[in-house]
Amino acid sequence: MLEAKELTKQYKGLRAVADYSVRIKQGEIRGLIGPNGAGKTTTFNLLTSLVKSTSGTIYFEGKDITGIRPDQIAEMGICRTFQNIRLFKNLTVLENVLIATQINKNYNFLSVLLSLPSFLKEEKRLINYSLEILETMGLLYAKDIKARNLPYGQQRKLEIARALAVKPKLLLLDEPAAGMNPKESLELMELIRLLRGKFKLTILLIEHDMKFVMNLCEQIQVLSYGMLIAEGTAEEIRNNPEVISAYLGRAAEGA
Ligand SMILES: Nc1ncnc2c1ncn2[C@@H]1O[C@H](COP(=O)(O)OP(=O)(O)OP(=O)(O)O)[C@@H](O)[C@H]1O
Repeated sequence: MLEAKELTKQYKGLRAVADYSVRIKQGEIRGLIGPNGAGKTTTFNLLTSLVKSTSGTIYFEGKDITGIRPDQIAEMGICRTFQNIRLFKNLTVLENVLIATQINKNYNFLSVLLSLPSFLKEEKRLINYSLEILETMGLLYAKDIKARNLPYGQQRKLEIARALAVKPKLLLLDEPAAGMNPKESLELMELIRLLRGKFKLTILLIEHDMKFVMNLCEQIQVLSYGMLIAEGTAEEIRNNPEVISAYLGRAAEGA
């Protein structure tokens, strides 16, 4: 589904990501971990074209998508959430999802202007689809609440709901469990498994919560100082001395 070959991002004197490669199969849940500043978010930014790579190639479903615009990436089926929540805080939960569905809209300007039946029908379809997503995410109860009034953990779930509204094939989640309590993050783990089946998703996620990553991801990659230092199952990663020393080294630096 996704293949990146030797992606590199150079910022003046710093290589934020160096020769990152990955191959992700359809339906897989893949984890990307590493100490603070290892290059995880930059990797997401490269894969979604938010940041232009210095070198390297990205293929999605066999097509070379290197350097295409972020909106084209979304239209092709790659969507993401952000580490710092990006919601329309003054809009309701339903409106937040509804706006995200607009990428899949099936009506033209004239039908909107004249409120033609085709527009009204399409609008109803998108509302129903948004409600279905909210129900799956356990957020239906909050559909009329302003996003800013949702508890933090629920705002994170709303971010995922917005990404789902774009009908992604590949979903990139940047620290989905950040700020969640252990019960919430356990529930989120189950929910992500359910979403993969229900929406036929392939998932790549960044997460600092090791229990979350180890339990959820079939394969895990580890970055340190922009370089891929390990790749394997949770068991292999847990016992990899290079991974342990990368984390301990950063801890000793106070990172
Ligand atoms: N726009 C930029 N200009 C210069 N340096 C940058 C820029 N963006 C990121 N960096 C640097 O690139 C490195 C990787 O940053 P990145 O945010 O990708 O790490 P990360 O693994 O996601 O970290 P964290 O776990 O703290 O979110 C860091 O040293 C960071 O300071």
